[in-house]
Amino acid sequence: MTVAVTDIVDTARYPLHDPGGEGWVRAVESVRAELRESGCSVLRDFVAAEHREALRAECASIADRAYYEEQTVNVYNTAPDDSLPDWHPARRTTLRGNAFVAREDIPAEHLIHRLYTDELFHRFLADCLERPQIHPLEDPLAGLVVNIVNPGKEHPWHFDTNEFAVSMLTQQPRSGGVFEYCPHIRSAESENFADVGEVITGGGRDRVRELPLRPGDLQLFHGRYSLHRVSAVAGEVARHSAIFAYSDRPGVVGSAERTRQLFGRVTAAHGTTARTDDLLD
Ligand SMILES: O=C(O)CCC(=O)C(=O)O
Ligand SMILES: [Fe+2]
Repeated sequence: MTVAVTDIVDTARYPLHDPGGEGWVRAVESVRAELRESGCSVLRDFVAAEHREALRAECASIADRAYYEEQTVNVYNTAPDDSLPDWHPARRTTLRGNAFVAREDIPAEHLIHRLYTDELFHRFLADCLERPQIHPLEDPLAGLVVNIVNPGKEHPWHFDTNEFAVSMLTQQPRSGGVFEYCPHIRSAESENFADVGEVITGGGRDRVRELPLRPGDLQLFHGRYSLHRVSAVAGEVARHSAIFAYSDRPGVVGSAERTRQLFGRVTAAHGTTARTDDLLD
């Protein structure tokens, strides 16, 4: 039997079933205030306690479907550019050791998939993010992913391409694997290379916040302006998190090049640029 989304979510705290109601408005106001202050808001225990083990087990059962290929990246995910001066943060590269399970490999009945497509969930998120509407991506791979950080691996410092990120820890490592972020270290007007460079070389710890997360917590985050990472996972248990990607526009699909980097493949939805050869057809 499929469980309704309003049964998965702790609706006593987050009344998804009552858009615009008193509890809804209270929850939304508190998220908005936190996003303004720090670019990050955690909706603690968003998934009701009785569903948290299923949430963990479902994602763990598909973790081996992730695409593993360690890549050398910089914080901006830009191509190497030797013409930049030595001090420039874009010159510093690290190994990105996390791996993503693609949306098409996540069964439709899994809790995270049901949340991802749910209209009340969309409406609630849009309200929290102060947007008229948000839309799931039309991308069969990048729309919803499980981010796997195995023991000994890390998801290094970076900025996101999207202005906002919605994610949920589903499995907690025994130690390490901490989400760390620097609230609004840059803005649309200012890159602030000096501070970014300091943090990615291990300094500037006074700017860094560590975020304790538990499975079932929902996180809203302004990843385009707040530098962030998942520190190296220690112990035997991998860190798993679901990442729900939305856009202000309907119909968004990632570029073929970026898709291939992240998933090792593309689909028909990624268009004709998906070819790997230079033949006419
Ligand atoms: O897994 C997480 O909690 C963070 C993931 C992340 O920063 C990303 O995928 O851009
Ligand atoms: Fe990110």
